[in-house]
Amino acid sequence: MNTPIAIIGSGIAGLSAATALTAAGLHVQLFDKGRGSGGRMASKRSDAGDLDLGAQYFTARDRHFVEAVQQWQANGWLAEWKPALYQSQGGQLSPSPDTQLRFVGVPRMSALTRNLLGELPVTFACRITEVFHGEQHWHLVDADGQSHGPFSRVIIAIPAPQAAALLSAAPKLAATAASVAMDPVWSVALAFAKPLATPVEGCFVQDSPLDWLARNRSKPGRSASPDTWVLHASSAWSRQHLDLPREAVIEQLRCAFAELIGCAVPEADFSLAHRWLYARPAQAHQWGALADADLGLYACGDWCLSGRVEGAWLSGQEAARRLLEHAV
Ligand SMILES: Cc1cc2nc3c(=O)[nH]c(=O)nc-3n(C[C@H](O)[C@H](O)[C@H](O)COP(=O)(O)OP(=O)(O)OC[C@H]3O[C@@H](n4cnc5c(N)ncnc54)[C@H](O)[C@@H]3O)c2cc1C
Ligand SMILES: NC(=O)C1=CC=CN([C@@H]2O[C@H](COP(=O)(O)OP(=O)(O)OC[C@H]3O[C@@H](n4cnc5c(N)ncnc54)[C@H](OP(=O)(O)O)[C@@H]3O)[C@@H](O)[C@H]2O)C1
Repeated sequence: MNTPIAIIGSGIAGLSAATALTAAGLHVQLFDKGRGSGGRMASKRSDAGDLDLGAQYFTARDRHFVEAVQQWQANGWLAEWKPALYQSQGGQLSPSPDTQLRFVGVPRMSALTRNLLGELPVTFACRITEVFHGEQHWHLVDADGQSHGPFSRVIIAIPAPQAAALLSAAPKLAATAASVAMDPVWSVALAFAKPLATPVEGCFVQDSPLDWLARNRSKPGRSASPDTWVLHASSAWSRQHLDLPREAVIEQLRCAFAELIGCAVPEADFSLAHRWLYARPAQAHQWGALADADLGLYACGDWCLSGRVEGAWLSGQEAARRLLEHAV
């Protein structure tokens, strides 16, 4: 077991597997096509400050995840977010407080995955395009044609449609991953130098192109100025407007926001749009993780469970557990 284990994807699922395997004394090598870790929990640095364009917050219901969250909170990587919650239905905005605990990375969402990554070996800006087994070991090939390896085992921790393409060595796993539909989401950030005159800090939206909006400065550790908002379009709207130019997406979602928020919304001083092609699985599954233990090939990610941060972390734990179970 001196030969390292390759983990493709440094989102929360890949990092969950990596930390569990490292804790068990194994060596891992992570690969990510992005410039940093976090995947859909990444935060974007912008002229309006750090923006959480993907995951907005997360909840913890599973006992093991609750324990991990408590530890991360004690480390100062997370804090509870207690927004003034609203809902908008049929154009009617109303307060919608609840008692649910919600967590965010501090000072930005990506703090959690950056801290989990720590000093683990990772190669960024490296899109893996092929995973194959040689005579004895696994090898990876990246988009530049460069080979990486040897590896004793491979864990693929990326969205299902992308995972399917890398799982050809295990056709059953590839077919399972290929059966998972994932929905897109357009995410827009708007920043206003003068704060908007509304008490809303988070809002679940129905009957609109939007399905969620959040006020960045209400999250712990964020800067108060400018007044930055993150708007998420519904998956239905996002699918219908998948190829709309960014400027048009910003304008249409800004208008939807102005219609529901109940106060004057001037032109934004800063705006950006990001398209998440594989934002969330269309439905939840109960697979935990996919494994061909004899081959030494594993797949994990939010799509194996709940389609949320918690599901992704649990799936990474399950992939590591199954690998360790077979390794002993
Ligand atoms: C807009 C949006 C809002 C969300 N809101 C919430 C929320 O409020 N609460 C919640 O719990 N969840 C939310 N989610 C879902 C949550 O973000 C995901 O469930 C979770 O982050 C998925 O983690 P993952 O590790 O499975 O996948 P990812 O985070 O997608 O990580 C996969 C990683 O693999 C890399 N990768 C992909 N292909 C390759 C390749 N070929 N080679 C190398 N690297 C590759 C990617 O760059 C990425 O870093 C949201 C998601 C989105 C998009
Ligand atoms: N946009 C994306 O791509 C997403 C991908 C994956 C998850 N997404 C959203 O993440 C949120 C996390 O879900 P969960 O951890 O279960 O959080 P909850 O806060 O419990 O929300 C679940 C769900 O319940 C409704 N809801 C919860 N609290 C309230 C409230 N106070 N008032 C009104 N409604 C509430 C809400 O569902 P609706 O269908 O009513 O909008 C929440 O979505 C979660 O927001 C996922 O959508 C995004």
